[in-house]
Amino acid sequence: MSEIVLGANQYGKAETRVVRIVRDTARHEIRDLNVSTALRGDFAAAHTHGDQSQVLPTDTQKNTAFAYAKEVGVASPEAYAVALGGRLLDATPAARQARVAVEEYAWDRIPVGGAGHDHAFVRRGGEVRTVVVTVDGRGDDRRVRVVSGLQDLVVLKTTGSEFRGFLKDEYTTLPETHDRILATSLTVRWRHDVTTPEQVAHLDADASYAAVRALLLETFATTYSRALQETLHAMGRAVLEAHAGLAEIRFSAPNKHHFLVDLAPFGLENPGEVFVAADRPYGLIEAVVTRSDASDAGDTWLGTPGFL
Ligand SMILES: O=c1[nH]c(=O)c2[nH]c(=O)[nH]c2[nH]1
Repeated sequence: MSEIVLGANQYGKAETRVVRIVRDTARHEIRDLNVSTALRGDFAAAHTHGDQSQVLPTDTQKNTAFAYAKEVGVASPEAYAVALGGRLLDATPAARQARVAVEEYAWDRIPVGGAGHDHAFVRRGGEVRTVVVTVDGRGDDRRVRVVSGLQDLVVLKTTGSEFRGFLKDEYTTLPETHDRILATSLTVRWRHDVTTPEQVAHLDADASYAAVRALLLETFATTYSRALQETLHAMGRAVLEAHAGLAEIRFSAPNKHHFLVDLAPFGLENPGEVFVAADRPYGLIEAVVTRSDASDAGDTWLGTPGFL
């Protein structure tokens, strides 16, 4: 008679979003990791008898990932992963092997005045340039409207951001913060002040796009933020002040929360160095910045999701 037997198994914590900031000097460094750990070995009793005595909880594995980001640091994802895997194996007698997989998201310093900013970063890759036009009328009555934009431009600053003084009620638990990570994935669209195909033909759209993008980044980097709302307004204002040919600009910006990890239970201080990057829920901040005498937008925004 055949028997039913336990086959291959492993267990661990997947996709712990560890963000490590080095802030010993004014020029901060960031390592942004997605860490998955797994233990392999003799965990048969856990499966067949519900015996947890040899099981190092996945919650502990996650805590170790954060604690090691502080204690060992992240000189490289390789060095960090080897240290973490070694620790998990040592802490678990029944384990024969630890597997640690790390994905790293690359951040570049935002260029400001020819140099990279000390604490403001833009995530490499993934960003998309967008264009929406509407065309109305026939023959000499032809009218066009042009909206340029970008989406998924992910930016982050490791200091120079606070959120405090907000309205509180009996459901408010958020602590006030004088120094937090501010991060968002920007979707931005701006409408050119053009109405005819001839005007569009004279537009250097590529140069305009590059200049607006650079100004958005530079303003994000150099403006102290009391809220994402204020930062969006500052970016919109800077763009409209510098580009007379633009009528309005619209933002949709998820607040990509980074929460300070409590390392006190492990006897470690965490002065703004180790964060967990949360993906949901997120604040969603949206705003239109326009000229008071902007040309009529007509139906231009109709059918563009995510915009007011
Ligand atoms: O920049 C922010 N704006 C908010 O409206 C808000 N609300 C919140 O909980 N955190 C933040 N951060």
